[in-house]
Order: sequence, then structure tokens, then C-alpha cells
Amino acid sequence: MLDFVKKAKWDAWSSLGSLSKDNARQKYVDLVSSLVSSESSSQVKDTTPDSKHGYETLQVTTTDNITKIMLNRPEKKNAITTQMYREIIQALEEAAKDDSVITVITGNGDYYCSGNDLNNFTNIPSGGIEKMAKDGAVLLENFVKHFIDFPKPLIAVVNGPAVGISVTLLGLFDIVYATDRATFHTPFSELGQSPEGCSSYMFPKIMGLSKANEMLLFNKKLTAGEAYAQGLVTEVFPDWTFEKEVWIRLKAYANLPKNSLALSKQLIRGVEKEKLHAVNCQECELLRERWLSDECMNAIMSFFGKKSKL
Ligand SMILES: CCCCCCC/C=C/C(=O)SCCNC(=O)CCNC(=O)[C@H](O)C(C)(C)COP(=O)(O)OP(=O)(O)OC[C@H]1O[C@@H](n2cnc3c(N)ncnc32)[C@H](O)[C@@H]1OP(=O)(O)O
Repeated sequence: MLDFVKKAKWDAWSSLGSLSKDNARQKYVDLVSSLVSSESSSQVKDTTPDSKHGYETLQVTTTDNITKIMLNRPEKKNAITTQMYREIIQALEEAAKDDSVITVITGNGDYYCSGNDLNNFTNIPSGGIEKMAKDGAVLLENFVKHFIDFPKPLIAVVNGPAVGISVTLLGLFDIVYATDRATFHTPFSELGQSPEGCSSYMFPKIMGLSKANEMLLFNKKLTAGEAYAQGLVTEVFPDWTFEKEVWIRLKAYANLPKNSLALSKQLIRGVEKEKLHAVNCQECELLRERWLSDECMNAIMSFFGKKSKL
């Protein structure tokens, strides 16, 4: 009477009535198997990326507290079309509000991004090229604004070469991890254009005036090692371990307290925000003029005539 465990076993066995030992054993095995499989399927569900639909140029997923925005035009080296600018804006707005702790931007394929899709300048609307330049400047200013104002830690996972606006924006990221295969190229004078993404302010601040001038005025393409030495890149990883090492690191970061990270980021970035918005506005105004210049048009025609490549 006083051995409660044995009594519970005896009662359980009695309640099964005439069930044979073999049948009882089988029922027990079935029950445990069903518990194990429901447990493992619920674990799979927890880590399956929550894939966001409705994007044509991006793949957007949230898993392990990380929203990953992947540029997804690998056959065009992830060049950014007007549709992609709009989709990135939308993805950033959603990531700002979702449950994730950090947000990552990366590229699909061998390139991180080849910059602005030069076809953006060939679809002339009915209002003519002035209208095209005006609309382009409005879109660009809004696009960059979303990076300036992004409230959570924003991390670039630079999986290959980066060109143009995909490089200039890096000054607005909180961390930049790069494969040793990555290069960083801002060939604005070669294209008859001028810097954007707040790089005219952030690059001199990050790397000093003369190094910034080599990149922004004289088109110097940096290796990943050089970009790291100049402070544009946080850390460089060998290409063969890049994805593995970076994602292990990011998953650990994404376990940190969400509000603490967001508030600290706002403290660090807050003092510069007004300045950055003013710089963004000036850069877009100058670009609007540059896009109407012969220098810019000749560079674009030369690319499509396959006469030039960066
Ligand atoms: C409306 C808002 C406007 C905001 C503008 C903001 C200002 C932004 C400025 C910039 O970003 S400036 C930088 C612009 N980028 C370029 O000039 C790069 C041009 N591309 C190249 O020089 C080369 O493609 C490359 C990147 C060096 C790669 O060369 P590779 O030989 O390895 O590949 P390709 O065969 O050339 O490329 C494959 C395929 O992709 C097309 N493509 C690549 N990049 C672009 C691009 N930026 N714009 C349009 N198309 C691009 C390339 O033409 C190939 O297409 P197909 O021939 O296969 O059809």
C-alpha cells in the first residue's frame, strides 16, 4: 500500500483488462513514436524560414530572429531595377516592424550586386528624360532614406563583387561582413555620375578624405582586404567558410535582447540623422542633373553597345 510507484503501475496494468503483454508493448512503442514525430515536426516548423511572398526581385525570409533580404537577379549580377528599389523599400518597412532582431542584406549567386540597373535609364517615360531624371531622384532619395532611418541593426553579407550604389550604401550599415572574393567599386566619374547613398559624407568619415577620393573620384576598385583596412568592411572571411562562419555569428547576435540592440543603434546613429538626410537630398539633386548630361548618356550607350564594362 505504501509503495506508490508499484501501486500506480499495478492500477494502470489492471485498467488494460485482458490486453496481452505483446500488444501492450506495441501500443507503448506506437505512442512514443507518435510523440517523437510530433515533437520533431514542431521543431522543424520553428526553424523553417518564414518566406515572405509578393516579391519578384527579392527573396525575403525570417528565421532565427533574422530577416534576410536577398537580392535575387543572379543572372544580371543582382543589378537593381526600379522594381527592386521599390521592393527593397517595402522589405525594409516590413523588417522594421516584424519580430526579427537583426536584418541582413545579401545577394544570390556570384555577385553581391552590380549597382543600378543601367536599363533604368533606357525606359524613357512620356514626360521625356527630364521626367525620368526627376522620378529617379525621388525614388533614390526615398530608397536611401529607408537605410538612414532603419531602426534595427542592419548587416551586409557581401557574398561577391559589389558595384555602385551597393557599395556607397555600406556606410549606412551597422556591420559589413565580406568574402575574400568581394571587390568594392564606385566608378561614378567613369559613368559621368556622382556619389550617392550618403557616401560623399560617410566615406571621408570612415576612411579619411584621400582614400575616399581615390574611390569616389578616381574609380579605385578595392579588394576585400583593402576595404577592411580602410574601415568600410568589418571582417573578411575566406570564401569557402564565409556563409557558414557568418551565419553562426549572426544567429548568436540575433539572440541578444531586441530592444536593447535597437535603442543602442538609435543612440549611435541618432546624432547624425539630420545631417545624413540633408546629404542624401543634395546627392540626389546633383544626380538628377548628371543623368541629363552627355557624359552620363555616352557612358550608358557605351555599356549597351558592349563597348565598355567596368
Ligand atoms: C531609378 C533610380 C536610379 C538610381 C540610381 C542610383 C545611382 C546608382 C549608381 C550606380 O550604381 S553606378 C554602377 C552601375 N553599374 C554598372 O555600371 C555595372 C555595369 N555592369 C558591368 O560592368 C558588368 O556587367 C560587370 C558587373 C562588371 C559584370 O561583368 P561580367 O562579364 O562578369 O558579367 P556580364 O556578362 O556583363 O553580366 C551578366 C548580365 O548582367 C547584365 N548586367 C550586369 N550588371 C548590370 C547593370 N548594372 N545594369 C544592367 N545590366 C547589367 C549584363 O548586361 C549581362 O546581361 P546579358 O548580356 O546576359 O543580357
